[in-house]
Amino acid sequence: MKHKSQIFVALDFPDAASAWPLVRRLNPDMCGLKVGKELFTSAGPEFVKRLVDEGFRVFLDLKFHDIPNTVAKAVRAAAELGVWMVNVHASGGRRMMEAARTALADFPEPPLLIGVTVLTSMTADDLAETGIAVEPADQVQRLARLAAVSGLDGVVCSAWEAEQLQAEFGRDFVLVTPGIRPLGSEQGDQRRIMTPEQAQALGIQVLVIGRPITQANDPMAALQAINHSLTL
Ligand SMILES: O=c1ccn([C@@H]2O[C@H](COP(=O)(O)O)[C@@H](O)[C@H]2O)c(=O)[nH]1
Repeated sequence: MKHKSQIFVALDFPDAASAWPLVRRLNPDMCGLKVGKELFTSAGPEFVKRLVDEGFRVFLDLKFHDIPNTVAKAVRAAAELGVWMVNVHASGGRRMMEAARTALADFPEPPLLIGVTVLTSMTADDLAETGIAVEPADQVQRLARLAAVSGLDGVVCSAWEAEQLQAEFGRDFVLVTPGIRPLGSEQGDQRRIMTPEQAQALGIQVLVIGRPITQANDPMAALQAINHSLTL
């Protein structure tokens, strides 16, 4: 990918007014921006459009998971906002993902369509409680296969699964990895984590980082330090 930073800052803020002070200090070369459920629910599509208009690559992280018709229409609505990437839960199944793919067919520059595999907050025990008694890596692989045959551009996974996915799907299959934690930052609710430098060394295309930047005493300095560490 030709963009300057692989970092996508997760704008997990309660509303637009809380997010803007940081956004105003950023520029599109420093990072992409991820809008998730909290901010989208309060700030809505207008906020997303504003970020797009300011030239940011926007990852709309709403993890759609519904019947095929509903997901297809939601994905189209996301594409109409001009976002760079949108995602659906791969566990929604092949017909759901194919419907999402088809829904983007007539966009000249569709957003990347990405399937969420196993959330980076989950362990084998968490999976087992949902009735899936396998290691996260195995479930990630299974869902990534389904995403690939459904025509998706890549998956959300943890950096720990990157090597096995690259070996099977090649480097054009986009890997998006949250659970990125610079050394010394708090793990919080994340479980399958890796540092930005280790993730970059694996050739992962998109590194999603939220709290280690947004909750830092100086978010700009935190982002700059990570970007700098990735250019060394
Ligand atoms: O498996 C997943 C999928 C999405 N996320 C999202 O990424 C960010 C991570 O934020 P941090 O503060 O760096 O933990 C957050 O918006 C999640 O909703 C994820 O963490 N894991």
